[in-house]
Order: sequence, then C-alpha cells, then structure tokens
Amino acid sequence: MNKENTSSRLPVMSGKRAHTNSTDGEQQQPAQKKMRKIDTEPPQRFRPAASVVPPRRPVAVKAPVRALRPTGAATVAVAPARGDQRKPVAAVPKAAAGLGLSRRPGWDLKGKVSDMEAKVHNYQSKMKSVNLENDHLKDSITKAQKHKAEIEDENKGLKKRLRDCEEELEKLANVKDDLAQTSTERDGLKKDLSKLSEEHKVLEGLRDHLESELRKIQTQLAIQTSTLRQCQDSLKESQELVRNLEETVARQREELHLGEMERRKLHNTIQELKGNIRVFCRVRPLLTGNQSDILHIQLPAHDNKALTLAKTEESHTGRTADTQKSYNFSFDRVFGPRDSQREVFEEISLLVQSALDGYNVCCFAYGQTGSGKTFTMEGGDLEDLWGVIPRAVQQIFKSAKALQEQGWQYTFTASFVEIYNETLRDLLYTGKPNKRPEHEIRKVSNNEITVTNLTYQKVNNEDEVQNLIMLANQNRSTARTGMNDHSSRSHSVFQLDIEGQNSDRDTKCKSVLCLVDLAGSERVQKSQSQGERFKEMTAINSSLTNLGIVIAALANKENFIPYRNSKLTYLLQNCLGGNSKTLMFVNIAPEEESFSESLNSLRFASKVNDCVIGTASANRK
Ligand SMILES: Nc1ncnc2c1ncn2[C@@H]1O[C@H](COP(=O)(O)OP(=O)(O)OP(=O)(O)O)[C@@H](O)[C@H]1O
Repeated sequence: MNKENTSSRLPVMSGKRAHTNSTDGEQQQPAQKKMRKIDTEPPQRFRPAASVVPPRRPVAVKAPVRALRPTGAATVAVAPARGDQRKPVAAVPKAAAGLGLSRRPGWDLKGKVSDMEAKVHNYQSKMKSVNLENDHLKDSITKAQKHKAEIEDENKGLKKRLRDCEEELEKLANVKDDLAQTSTERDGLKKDLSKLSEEHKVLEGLRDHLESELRKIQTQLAIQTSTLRQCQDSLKESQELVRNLEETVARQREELHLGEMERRKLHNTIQELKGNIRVFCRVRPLLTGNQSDILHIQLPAHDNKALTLAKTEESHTGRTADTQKSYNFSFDRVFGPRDSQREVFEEISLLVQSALDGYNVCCFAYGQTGSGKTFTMEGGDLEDLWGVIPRAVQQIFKSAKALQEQGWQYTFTASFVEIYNETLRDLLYTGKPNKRPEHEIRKVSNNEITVTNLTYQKVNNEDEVQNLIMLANQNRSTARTGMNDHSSRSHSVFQLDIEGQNSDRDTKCKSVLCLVDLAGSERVQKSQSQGERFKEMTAINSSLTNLGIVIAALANKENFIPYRNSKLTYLLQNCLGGNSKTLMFVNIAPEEESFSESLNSLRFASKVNDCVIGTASANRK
C-alpha cells in the first residue's frame, strides 16, 4: 500500500484493475488514461483485483467473509460475517484522499473535478463489484442455508437414527436378559433332555421287554383261546351232566329226608330201648392227693356200668375180725375220676340230638354239695373243661345249621331260673336288684309250662348263650354273697325252647332242652340245723324227695303225678312226663367221709334207674 501510495497519489482499489476488461471498460478508459497520465507507475504493478473476488464455488459456512477479506490494498469493505460486529471499513483512506487532493494546486480545479469524477467512477465500479460480490455472497448464503437445512435434516435423521439405535439398544439389553434366562432355561432343558434320553433308553429297554412279554402272552392267549373253546365244549357236556346230577340230587334229597325220618325213628327206638330215663354216675377226682387213694369206691376195669362202694366195719366187740361191707350199683354208665368232660358229653350227645328232633330232653345232676354237679353241668372256662350245658348248646346250633340244608329253620329261646326255698328267681334279670319281680309257674292252654315275669331271651348262636350263662353266674354270685352261699342250696334250671320248621315239607317241631343243677342232696340232722338253714334243708329235701316220687309215679304209670308238690317238679313237668327223655347224673364225692352221703345218692339214683317211663313221642305237627 505504501508502495502504491508512493507511486500514485490516488487510492485505487485492487478490484478496479481486475475489472478493467469488463464491459464498462469503455467508459472507464478516459479516466484510466487520465490516471495513467498522472500515475507514473505502470498499472501492472497493482495487485490483481481478482484476488478479492470471492470464489464462485461454495465456501465453508463458518468463514465465508474471511475468504473475501482483502489481503492487499483493497479499500472496499465487505459485509461482515453473521455475528461479526466490526464496523465497515471506510472506502478511501482519509490520509490518501487528502493527500491526493492536497497535492493539486488550488487552482487546478479541472484536475480536481477530474479527480473527483475518477473517484466517483471508482466508487461506482466498486459498488458494482460489491453488489456483485454481495450477490455471490447471498447466493453462497442461500446455498449454505440450503446446505445447513440439508445438514439439519441429515442431523435430524441422524438423531432419529440415534434414538432408534438407543431404543434398539434398550431392547437389546432386554434381549440380553432374555438371552441369559433363555440360556439358563436351555441349560435346564439340556439337562432334562439328557435325563429324558436316559429314561427313553430305559423305556425302550422296557418296551422291548414288554413286547417280548406281549408276544409270549399272545402265544399263550392263542393256546388259551383254543383251550377255552375246548372248555366251552366240555362245559356244555358238564351242564348236561349237572342237569342229570340235579335230578339225581333231588331224588337223593327225597331219599335223604326219608332216611332222616327213619333215623329219627330208629334213634328214638334206641333211646326207648335204653330207657327213657337214664342214670349216669360220675365220681369226682380227689381234689388233693393221689387218685389211687380212693379205696372205698371200686370201678371194675372191664365194666363201665358198675360201681361198688365198700366199707370196712370194725368189730364192736373187738373179738371178731373187721367186716368188709360192699354196695354194688349198676347204672347206664359210670364215669371215673379220670374221665374227661368230652367223654362224658359223648354219651349224652345223642340225647341232645333228640331235642332237635322234637323230643323234650331233661338232664339233671344230683348229689351232695361239692360232689361235682356244677362242674358236670357247666364246667370251666377252657373249652376242654366245658360241661354239659355249653357242649349241648354248641351241638344244638351246629346240628341246626346242618339241618338247614334239608329245609329246617330253627328258633331258640333261653331262660335261666333258680329255685331257692321254693321261690323262683330270674337269673337273666338285668333290672334294679330291689325291683325284682315275683314269679309264678303257670300252665297255659296247650299244656305248656311258663313262668310269669321271667326273661325269655331269643338266641341265635352259642356265643349269645354263653353270654347268658355268664350273666346267670353273676346273678348267682351276687346272691351267694348276700345269702351266705345259697347256690349249693338252690336248684338252677337252664331251658332252651326249640322251634323248628321245614317249609319244604310243611313240618314243624317243638321241644325243650332242660339242664338242671340240683341243690346239694346231703341230709342234715334236724337237731343240727336251725332257723333259715333248717327251712332251706326242708325245702331241698322236700323238692328232691318229691322229684323221686314223681319219677316213681311216672314209672308206675300212676294216674296222678304229684308235679305240683314242689316248684322243681312243677317247672320240669313237661320234661319229666311221658313225652320226654330224661338223664340223671349222680355225682359222688370220693372222700371217705362222704361215704354215707354217696351211699344215699347212689340208692336214690338206683331207684330212678329202675323206673321205666312211658314211650316218648316227638312234638310234631
Ligand atoms: N370231674 C372233676 N374233675 C375235676 N374237678 C372237679 C370235678 N368235679 C368237681 N370238681 C371240682 O370240685 C369242686 C366242687 O365241684 P362242684 O362245685 O361242681 O360241686 P357241686 O356239687 O356243684 O357243689 P355245690 O352243690 O356246692 O354247687 C370244684 O372245685 C370243682 O372244680
């Protein structure tokens, strides 16, 4: 610039030279010429004005103006960039302008005008150039704005993509969790799979095994099917056979029934031949000591019906030898101390059977106190020790069941009564002790004997009967405590009423099984017994004596039988009469001191044994 200033006093814009070849160069020419005249330096020494023209190509947005800034002596200010607060630069430096003007002499007005014109012209061309430049800049700005808009759009797009990517990333984070879970599940599933594969292998093995089993079964099935066919054929044959057999069975049933009726008839005949009243003697074992010590009772080994009671009587004077006195007895059967309960019962089981056939049966035990009456009739708790009553009941129910096949249906009613001092006492009573009713023996219309207010209990099996026997024993033991053991001095009578019906044959039968444990038969000297005891003994003796009388009257076929003389004979009336079978046990105590009582008992039993009571007939309808 300084160089320029030194060579020319006029400030010349570098752009001016650049446009010297422009269209308006014609108009500028004179001025240039004038200037050349003034300027001594050649125009080439000016820096080309083109260097200040902004390039046409788009420039960077951030520095559009900076590119247009004059690098040399440009005097034209350009528009500041957006945000550039710098003031526009003065077109002509004052010093230069003043320097040019001041150099012309005051009188050179023409020259001054010419300078002024040149200056105006210069400004005009500068204006043009600036406008042009401005247009370029506007164009650049527009382009830059357009570019900016594009970039903004692009930016928006990128932001949107960024958001999408972020969302995608979030989703991927979830997916990661899912993936982790899935991989855990996959691991679990892998394990399951391996387990299942193992199971599968096992199952395959099993299946193979089952298939082979199935094949075997199918083979067997085929065999069995053919067997079944054979069976069906033989079944048909068997059915035919069964039909024939059924006919045979029906025929044989009829024959069986006839046979049963025949058996009953023959059985009765045998009983008659044996005598309707029979006497069995039973010797109790010694309760202490050796059985061979029983010397006064002799039981012949070869004869089970005889018994000898022997006693050595000392000589009163002492001069003669002691005499041996023997008493021989004969009964239907004699049981020794070693004979068991079972052996005893076997002998009377046929008699018990008669009760089911419709015959009244009475069995009683006679003997002094402690001779074994209760043991014979009731026995002990163990089955081996069972006496006549439990065994008879067992047999009755067993036979009744067997007879069901032949159409027989039975009902059983039990009662248990005690006669003490000619008073009846219900042994099956379960009410209050102080409310015990009184009992009377009554004969009802069809000659049946019944006791008022007595418990008649229906029983269906032997257990029920056993329970009743236990109840009776309880009742007896209560009485025993309160009445100084009166059980030895009372009669106990167990009765089982039996009713049978054969609906096939329209037949009915009715009977009574009567099992009696009599009071002790010992005689007590009148002088030795007093008060209650005397009354008791009188009652016992009276009833036992009366029993003997009734049996004798029956044996003698007397018109009048004094049943009513005692409660015992009245109660047993139907069991003792012509229509019954009676068995008497005479029980003997083996102790020597019981000799006289034993002798009395045996004598009484012999009298009974001699009796022949009329023919029994079954109670049939
Ligand atoms: N055959 C026997 N075998 C074993 N023990 C017996 C036999 N007979 C009786 N006894 C026993 O003898 C005792 C007296 O018998 P039991 O009570 O039967 O006589 P009892 O005549 O009924 O007397 P009571 O008149 O006082 O009732 C009892 O302990 C009984 O167990």
